[in-house]
Amino acid sequence: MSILLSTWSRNVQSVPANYVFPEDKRPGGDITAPVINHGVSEELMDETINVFKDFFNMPAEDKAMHYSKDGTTGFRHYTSGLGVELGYFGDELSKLHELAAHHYPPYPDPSLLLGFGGHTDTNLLTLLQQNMYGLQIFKDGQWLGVEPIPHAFVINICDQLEVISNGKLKSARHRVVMNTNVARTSLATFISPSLESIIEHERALVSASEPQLFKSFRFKEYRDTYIANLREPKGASPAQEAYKL
Ligand SMILES: O=C(O)CCC(=O)C(=O)O
Ligand SMILES: [Fe+2]
Repeated sequence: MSILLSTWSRNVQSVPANYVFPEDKRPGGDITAPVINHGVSEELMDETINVFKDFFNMPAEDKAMHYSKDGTTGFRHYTSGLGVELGYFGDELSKLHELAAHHYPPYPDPSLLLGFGGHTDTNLLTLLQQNMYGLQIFKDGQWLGVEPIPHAFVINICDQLEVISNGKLKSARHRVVMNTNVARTSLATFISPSLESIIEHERALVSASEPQLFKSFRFKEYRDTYIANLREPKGASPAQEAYKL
């Protein structure tokens, strides 16, 4: 059985010093939202976090039993909104399902670092479950907090949906800020096309007045471009920039 979870952080009790950004890259002061008076009872939050902890302590085989066989339900909304047929995003376009669990310990001065720097997701759609404040999205020139709603998923539109919709849906730029006193756990389920899928705009969404915005590409190629740009990101979504017409 392959190792499904990263183990490097098992013995890490606090944020390593080298996570603090150099001065010119720091997110700055006013980024933490209050984590009190948010209406979620402590009991419920404790129960929720314990479910996550129990889940990740389970053997991989047992965890696999909880995965849904149909990860495409969320696409119903987008197919009707875009005027494409139900099932358009089925099969190859949503074949790959990956789960990432993130744990963000508290940090005394959240203005010095970020839990996760600003980025867009390379996949098609992300389903995010968060137990605590920390997620922010970039909208109209500013970072806005996304307050957690218990048992709700935050659905992020990602790069491939922007390409397929020919820019009608925008890939959500987001980041994670740290909290002063509380740790945060989040679960992100990434729904992606199969690596060999050819990604291109839906033809009905391109016209003389709405020209094609992106070249077509193989999804694997896109991922490779993304990985190659990780160290020196240029632009808001470096991989997407590479395929702009
Ligand atoms: O922890 C979060 O809320 C977001 C994580 C994230 O953006 C990602 O895994 O791509
Ligand atoms: Fe993300």
